[in-house]
Amino acid sequence: MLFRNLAIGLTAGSWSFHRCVAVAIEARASEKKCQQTTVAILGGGVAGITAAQALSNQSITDFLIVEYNADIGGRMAHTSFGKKADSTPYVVELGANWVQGLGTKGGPENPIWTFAKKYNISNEYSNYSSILTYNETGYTDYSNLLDDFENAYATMEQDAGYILTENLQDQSTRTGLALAGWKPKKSMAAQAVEWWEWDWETSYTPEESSLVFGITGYNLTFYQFSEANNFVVDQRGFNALLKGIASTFLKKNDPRLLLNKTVTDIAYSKDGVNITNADGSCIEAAYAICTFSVGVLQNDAVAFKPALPDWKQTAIEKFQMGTYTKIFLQFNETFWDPNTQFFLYASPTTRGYYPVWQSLSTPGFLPGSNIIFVTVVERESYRIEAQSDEKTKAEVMAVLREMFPDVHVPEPIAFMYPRWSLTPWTYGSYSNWPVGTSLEMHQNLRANVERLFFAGEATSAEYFGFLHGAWFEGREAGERIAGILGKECKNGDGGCGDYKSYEELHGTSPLGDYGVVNGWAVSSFYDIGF
Ligand SMILES: Cc1cc2nc3c(=O)[nH]c(=O)nc-3n(C[C@H](O)[C@H](O)[C@H](O)COP(=O)(O)OP(=O)(O)OC[C@H]3O[C@@H](n4cnc5c(N)ncnc54)[C@H](O)[C@@H]3O)c2cc1C
Repeated sequence: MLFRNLAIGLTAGSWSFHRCVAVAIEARASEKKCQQTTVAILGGGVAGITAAQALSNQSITDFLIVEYNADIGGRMAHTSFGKKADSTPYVVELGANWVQGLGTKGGPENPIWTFAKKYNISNEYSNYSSILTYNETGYTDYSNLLDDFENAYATMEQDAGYILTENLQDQSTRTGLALAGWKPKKSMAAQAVEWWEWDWETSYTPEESSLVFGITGYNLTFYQFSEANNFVVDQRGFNALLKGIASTFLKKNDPRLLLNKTVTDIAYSKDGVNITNADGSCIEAAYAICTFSVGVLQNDAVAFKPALPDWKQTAIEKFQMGTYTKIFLQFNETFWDPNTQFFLYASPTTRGYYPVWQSLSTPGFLPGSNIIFVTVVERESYRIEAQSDEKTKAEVMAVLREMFPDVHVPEPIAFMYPRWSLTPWTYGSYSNWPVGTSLEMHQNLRANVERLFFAGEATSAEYFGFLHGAWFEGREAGERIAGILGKECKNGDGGCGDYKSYEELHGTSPLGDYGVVNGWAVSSFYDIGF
């Protein structure tokens, strides 16, 4: 039947038939034709946007940014939550919330702070001294333990500096704390204090975290810039900052920004990088910068062809991807002290069980919002991210009723939390440096493989986990490629072109390694006796 119709068609007008065939063949060919570009930037988070900006600054305008989501920002992500008196929702940050370590007059400044000021991002100083302590019986003052921890921490800082300087074996933070005299053991109050001082920032326990790089990471952000953490409450969302940066080189609906596109395969060689997307489209690039999180890389969400070399894959598997989950509640009243920012809860049985509560209904934040949120990390995150909202809500409400036994704690009018560990474009929140892992091994996480470059918060040796880490690393990858493409090398002593990598790893990295070549641009020795 089909043959008969075709035959009729042929006799009825053979010119139009031939034209149809030609058009069909052409369409198939163009379907297979890949978009060509000089630099493919994989991911439109902070690192991707700053990489593109670095290229633009050097007049390299032939790039494509490929982004999974419908907007730029990546882990700088917000959502609508609850409602105001006029019934419109609030905007709360699901991901990055603080500018951490701002800067001092005349001293170095955190670039995220520079741009927060430039783009008028509303924020408020987080006063970590504004904290009340609780356990299962209600308010119980164990704030003296905060000082005990901080005294031990000061000793531990010096020990870490000694280990680094003398090229000794790294230890766990647990070992460092114990040697400095901090042993919380079965005291749940001490465990809660420790969680607030350590896990809340790193998303991992002291047992799992590197002593040396936990301390250097803290020094480089909070001693180099400043100890202040400013909490963003901008109702445009924190990513208004990134949109501001992007607006300096991307125009509205810029065809170089490919949104809602999921990369599935990356084929790299010494001649270029071919990228295949879930929708069947493809890109042929002279160079590519992959800014996907360690979580994405560890979960094999993208296939590399050929498989990444052992030194690279080992580094990817070695670094930790923490999960940090904020659980938001809105009530019809603020039944907690509206002038206190933080409320620390020590569970009688489980370390890290709904420990840190933060009021947004406080002057400077979202006053009158009746919103409070509680944060959990790591194993508790995995546990609650795998269960229903209803179950989590019941657990959270039971804790609140323990903390405030003398007041009527009503049911929340809004309740919500993200599930970072299950989110396919990040698989977790941010990276952490595991015990006993050298700077050289970290450098392997940064290093390019042929023409495929890597950048993101995790590739920052100095500022891993932070927005500014992603900012510096994106910029460096862009500058290195600009240098290869014949532009002036703006990466200073770090140089342009290939990153250094280490096929053979040693237990520690000598002091001489701590330089720009391995992503260590400034000294990490601050305020300690060296
Ligand atoms: C809950 C939470 C709290 C945080 N709090 C803070 C904080 O207070 N202060 C701070 O400084 N930092 C904080 N961070 C860390 C900070 O958000 C990150 O360091 C930073 O945003 C990472 O930027 P990036 O560009 O390296 O990665 P990303 O933001 O992850 O960007 C990578 C991009 O790649 C895209 N992508 C992934 N897979 C694919 C694919 N297959 N195809 C196409 N695109 C893909 C993603 O959608 C994403 O946009 C927090 C993070 C989280 C999650």
